[in-house]
Amino acid sequence: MQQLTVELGERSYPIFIGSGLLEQRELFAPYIAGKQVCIVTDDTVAPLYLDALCRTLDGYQLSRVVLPTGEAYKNWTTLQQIFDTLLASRHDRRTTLIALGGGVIGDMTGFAASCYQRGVDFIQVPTTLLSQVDSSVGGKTGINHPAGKNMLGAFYQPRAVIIDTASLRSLPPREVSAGLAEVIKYGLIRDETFLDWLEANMQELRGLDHDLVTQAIARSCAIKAEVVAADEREGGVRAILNLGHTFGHAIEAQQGYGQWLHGEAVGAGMAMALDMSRRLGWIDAAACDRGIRIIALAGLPVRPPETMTPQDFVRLMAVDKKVLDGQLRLVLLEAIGKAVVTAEFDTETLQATLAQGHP
Ligand SMILES: NC(=O)c1ccc[n+]([C@@H]2O[C@H](COP(=O)([O-])OP(=O)(O)OC[C@H]3O[C@@H](n4cnc5c(N)ncnc54)[C@H](O)[C@@H]3O)[C@@H](O)[C@H]2O)c1
Ligand SMILES: O=C(O)C(=O)C[C@@H](O)[C@H](O)[C@H](O)COP(=O)(O)O
Ligand SMILES: [Zn+2]
Repeated sequence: MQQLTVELGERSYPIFIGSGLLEQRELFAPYIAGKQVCIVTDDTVAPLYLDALCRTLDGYQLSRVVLPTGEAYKNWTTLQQIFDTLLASRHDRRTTLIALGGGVIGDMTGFAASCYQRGVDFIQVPTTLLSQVDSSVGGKTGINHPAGKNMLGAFYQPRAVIIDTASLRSLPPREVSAGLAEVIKYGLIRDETFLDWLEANMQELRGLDHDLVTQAIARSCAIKAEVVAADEREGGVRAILNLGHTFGHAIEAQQGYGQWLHGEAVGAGMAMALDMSRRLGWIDAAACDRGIRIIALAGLPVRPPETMTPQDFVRLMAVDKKVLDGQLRLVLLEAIGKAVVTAEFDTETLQATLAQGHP
């Protein structure tokens, strides 16, 4: 087992990474303050791992919330089901929520924990590659609004992140590729050597080679932990974790949440960020083409949907959380491995990038 720490003073917490951790009661116990635990999961993950986790936590007063699966349910109505169960089962302020599932479950459970009785503890048990490398770490929680992704939420850190790599065995290939989008993101924004390694091992990673995937998770979590520790609430550098997301979130909202997976939209969005960085002369054509090739190698789209117009992008990107005083800011690349958050681009260049996918 490997252990990392997200260094946030009194809110610091561990990330445990290893196979079979779902069964290790001693990893959970120190982070559960009271007797009451509420496990939140979805109806795809429940038949796979809920019983195992309940056995691990035998002896606690357990409630279970099984939500409908998917991005389309990351909303107020579904969130309400968590509060309904907590109240019906008389959960008090010493309750611990456990998010067992992918990023949708993690984001919603964290948000519920931030609100319930003004805040209770929660633990992340991520079961998709995407949630193991990204969403379970860093404390961004929330839900979608029809007008924009993750528009309602809170920064609220978990007490611990317990990553059982064995849970990836049941993950469909499309979800593996979606997770690899965020892994590639870390290489593009922070670590060219890691990107080289990803390129060399992409087929094995897509095949879920256990040792290589564990290495990819550990390096991804280390980069994320470092960035979050430097800027927990995204006043500055944390925004680099949003590479490709301004374009990607617009794609998710325009297509209808769940049509394009988050990782797929981020894949196409990162290709657009690479394209725009090249058009601005910040990276050369070879670097741009290489970045796009690696995204494609992971089985991800590298172009926006043909049905999406530049006007659709402009409308949806206007609500991006990085917009300040009406000014759009984007994460672009100065070099492979070096991202910047910038408003220093001209409208013509942006339009040229937005028009790429539109025949
Ligand atoms: N908070 C953050 O920092 C952050 C970071 C990245 C993404 N996100 C959010 O995370 C979400 C995407 O997360 P995701 O890709 O995990 O999607 P997801 O939670 O929808 O899970 C993807 C699919 O995999 C299934 N699944 C989960 N674990 C499984 C397993 N072990 N075996 C088989 N099937 C399994 C789920 O039921 C679902 O159908 C988006 O809402 C995105 O906005 C948040
Ligand atoms: O942790 C972060 O910070 C990120 O930006 C990680 C992203 O991968 C993630 O998709 C996040 O939810 C996007 O945040 P948002 O603030 O743009 O909604
Ligand atoms: Zn993301």
